[in-house]
Amino acid sequence: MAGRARPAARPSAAAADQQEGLVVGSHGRHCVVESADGSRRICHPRGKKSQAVVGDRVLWLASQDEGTIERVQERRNLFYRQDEIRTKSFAANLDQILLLIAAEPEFSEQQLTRALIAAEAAGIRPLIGLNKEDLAPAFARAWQKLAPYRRMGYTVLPLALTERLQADRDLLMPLLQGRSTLVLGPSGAGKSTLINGLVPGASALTGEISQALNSGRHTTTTTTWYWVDEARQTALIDSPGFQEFGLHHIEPMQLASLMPDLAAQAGECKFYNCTHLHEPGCAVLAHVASGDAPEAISPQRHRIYGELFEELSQPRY
Ligand SMILES: Nc1nc2c(ncn2[C@@H]2O[C@H](COP(=O)(O)OP(=O)(O)OP(=O)(O)O)[C@@H](O)[C@H]2O)c(=O)[nH]1
Ligand SMILES: [Zn+2]
Repeated sequence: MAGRARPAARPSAAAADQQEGLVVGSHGRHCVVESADGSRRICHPRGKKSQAVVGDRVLWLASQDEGTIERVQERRNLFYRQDEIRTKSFAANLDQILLLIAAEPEFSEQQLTRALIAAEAAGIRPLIGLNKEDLAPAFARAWQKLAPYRRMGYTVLPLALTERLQADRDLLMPLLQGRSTLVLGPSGAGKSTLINGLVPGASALTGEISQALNSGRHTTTTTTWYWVDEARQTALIDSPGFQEFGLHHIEPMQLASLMPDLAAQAGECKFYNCTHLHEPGCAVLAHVASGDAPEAISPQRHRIYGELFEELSQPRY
């Protein structure tokens, strides 16, 4: 800001010693924090307030060879899921989410839709990668199943990570460059193949972080941040948890606005508080149709909408 500066308040000794860092790994309440010079150390939260997640910018204070997190800086966004009981954070300050699914094992359209809705709710751009193009008949079926998603504007990338890694990297890198991307997907879709292919030494790094956080015990970290480039501009974040994607932070009446194909029609319904399930004059219901019409809402999408609406309408405890 221009103008006359107010004399800065003298920072307390502790505040002066605080350093900035990025949370690159987390397990339970403990995290690994990376400093600007690339060095990493384990940090513990101070009290309940400073609960940090991967992707958080934090102020931390050294205490012997570990540290305490003094403050979590304001987040640009937070991607999380919520079941009846608890909230589970994936990561903060994301630029986009890459949902990696595959021709085989067959993906669940409901799981995909849940993740897309959560991304829309957090204001984070989702990309879809469909892996295993070499498994031709299964891939063709899966590609067709994704037609409604392409139609509603999502980018769907055909991949074959074990067959043509270099070409897939060339396809992905322009989309990933300079951004932090959370990679999510069901087991077996190729998440490890993707991360190991794009981040040399990723598996060794994961081992190091897990070991540091668990003092050698055999558990993996919940979420890990990887730099793709040496300049540390492009990041992939690996996180489990695609399978149980609770959306309890979303109101049922908000759902349609988070599903682009439904949202495109919802403004035209006769009743402003239309649930798009049974009302007369519902523009969403009027567009439910199989086929490739540009504004068609696929029957499966509408069915999933109905199931989620019902689920989110259950009384909460
Ligand atoms: N045919 C084919 N197989 C692939 C391709 N990409 C990955 N796979 C195989 O699919 C299997 C699962 O790949 P992973 O990378 O381990 O999948 P993941 O998503 O990390 O799975 P989890 O470790 O269970 O979470 C492995 O046997 C891979 O070799 C591909 O493009 N084509
Ligand atoms: Zn309606």
